[in-house]
Amino acid sequence: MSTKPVLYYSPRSPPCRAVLLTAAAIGVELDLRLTNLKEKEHLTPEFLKLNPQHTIPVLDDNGTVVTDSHVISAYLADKYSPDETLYPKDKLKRMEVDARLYYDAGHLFPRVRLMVEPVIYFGADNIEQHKINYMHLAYDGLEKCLTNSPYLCGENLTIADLCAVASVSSGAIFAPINEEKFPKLAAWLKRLTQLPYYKKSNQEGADLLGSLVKDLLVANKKAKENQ
Ligand SMILES: N[C@@H](CCC(=O)N[C@@H](CS)C(=O)NCC(=O)O)C(=O)O
Repeated sequence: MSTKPVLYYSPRSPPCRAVLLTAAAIGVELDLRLTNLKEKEHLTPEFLKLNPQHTIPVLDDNGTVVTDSHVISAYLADKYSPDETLYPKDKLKRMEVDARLYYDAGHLFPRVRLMVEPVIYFGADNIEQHKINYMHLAYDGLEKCLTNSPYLCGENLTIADLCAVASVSSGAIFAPINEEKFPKLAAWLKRLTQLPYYKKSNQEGADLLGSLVKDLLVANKKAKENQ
C-alpha cells in the first residue's frame, strides 16, 4: 500500500520551505520528519544512505528517494500536480523554469547561507556589509527577470517562484529589499505572500530563522567579549 511521501526537513531551512510551498500549491500531503542539523541528524549512517550529500530536504516517496529542493519540487509537480502550469511540460517553457531554479540554487540560496551559516555554525557576531551587497546583486537578477510579468516565468506561478521566494524572503530579513531599487521584486514578494498557504509553509519558518540568527548574533558577540 502506498503511503504519504516522507519529507526530511527543518522549517528554518529555505530549501525545505520551498518544498513545503510546492507541496501546498499542489495539494499533496507530506509525512514531515524533523531533521535537526545542530544535532547532526543529517550525518547519521541511516541519513547518509538516503543522501550522501547530507543536505535537507530529502523526499522518500515509497522508496523513490529524491534529493535537492529544486529536483524534489519538479518531481512532486510532475507526479502529483493536477495542472501543468506549475512545472510546464513544454520543453521551452520548462527550460525557462529550470534556468530560474538554477538561479536559486547557484545564486540566491548560496548568498542567504553566506549571511546566516557563519552565525549559526561558527560563532560569527556580525553579517558583513559585503555579504549584504552580494545578496542585493542576486535580487537584481530577479528584478530583471520580472519585466512586466507577475511571476518569474510569465503569467503563471511556477515552482521557480516557490523556490526563489523561500530564499528571497529569508535573505530579506538580513538584506532588506529596497522598493525603489527593486520595485518589481518587492511587488512579486508581496504577491507571493498572498498565497493562502504562504504563511504556514514559508513565513513561520522564515521567522524562526530570523529570530535564531538575531539571537545568535547577540550571544556570539557576548561570548567574544567574555573571551
Ligand atoms: N541545493 C540544496 C541545498 C540544501 C542545503 O544546503 N540544505 C542545508 C540546510 S538549509 C543543509 O542541509 N545543510 C547541511 C549540510 O550542508 O551538511 C537544495 O536545494 O536542497
